Amino acid sequence: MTNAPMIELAEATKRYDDGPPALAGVTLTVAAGECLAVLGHSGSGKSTLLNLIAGLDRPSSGTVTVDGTRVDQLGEAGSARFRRASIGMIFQFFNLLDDLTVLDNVLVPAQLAGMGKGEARRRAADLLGSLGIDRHAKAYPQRLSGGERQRVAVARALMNRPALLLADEPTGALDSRSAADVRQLLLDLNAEGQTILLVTHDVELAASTAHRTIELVDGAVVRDVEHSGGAGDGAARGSAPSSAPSSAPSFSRDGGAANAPGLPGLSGLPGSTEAVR
Ligand SMILES: Nc1ncnc2c1ncn2[C@@H]1O[C@H](COP(=O)(O)OP(=O)(O)OP(=O)(O)O)[C@@H](O)[C@H]1O
Repeated sequence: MTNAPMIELAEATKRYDDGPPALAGVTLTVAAGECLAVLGHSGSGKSTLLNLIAGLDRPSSGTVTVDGTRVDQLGEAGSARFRRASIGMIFQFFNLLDDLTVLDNVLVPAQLAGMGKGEARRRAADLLGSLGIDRHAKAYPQRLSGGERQRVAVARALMNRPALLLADEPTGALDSRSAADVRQLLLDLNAEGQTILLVTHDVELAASTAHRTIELVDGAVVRDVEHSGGAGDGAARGSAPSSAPSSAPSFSRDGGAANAPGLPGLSGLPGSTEAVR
């Protein structure tokens, strides 16, 4: 049985003005359970792609379907609802609310989604526990290290059990140890069935976290490489569940399993099969 795709773009183009398009006719399918990395230099269209998938922006032409919803057809309220229900996002600079405690930050998406208080608190406690940051529940984000803050952001992103986790340079502001920790977290999440789209400049992060990497140049997909990086190598493409795991995920803390190759060029990723488009 084949999984329904989690993300489908068909000839998606985004123009902001009269210049060349920020995204140029991108056709892309991402299976449920897959971890896809999107690489590209600054200005290549990565954020534009992310914004279209999250329904934060609409394509000028083409279609964008995520978890069975045509997000390009949603209005503002519909797209906000869709994000609350189906998308979790983490960012380079965490985007936590500094005047809320860790626990209250994690509870925000549940409150917006109208989850019952008891259920929300149980879910938050589970997530903070599995992410190893429960002792910081009452602290304010500024007291935490970068790696701990990113864990809080991950907990917040997972609160509503999103079908899709979007990670925008999630290790970009972290030292190498915390970055390895967050990379392991993404691997563990993906191993539990979470579909992840990871936007990064970092070839090594892409290689060690994802099963597949696409590269954007001037808004077009110029490479699409499957490789032996991410969790459960290959398993996610055929047999992962079509929605997010329903319980709080369990994470290994030792950061050991990441299969980090040196710093290969994209076509040199281990086990890669490359389709140049
Ligand atoms: N709101 C906007 N209005 C006009 N042009 C935009 C807008 N957003 C992005 N662009 C242009 O679209 C192109 C792609 O930008 P985008 O932000 O998607 O690239 P990126 O790969 O995410 O870059 P970075 O890695 O620096 O974040 C760039 O030429 C950028 O200047």
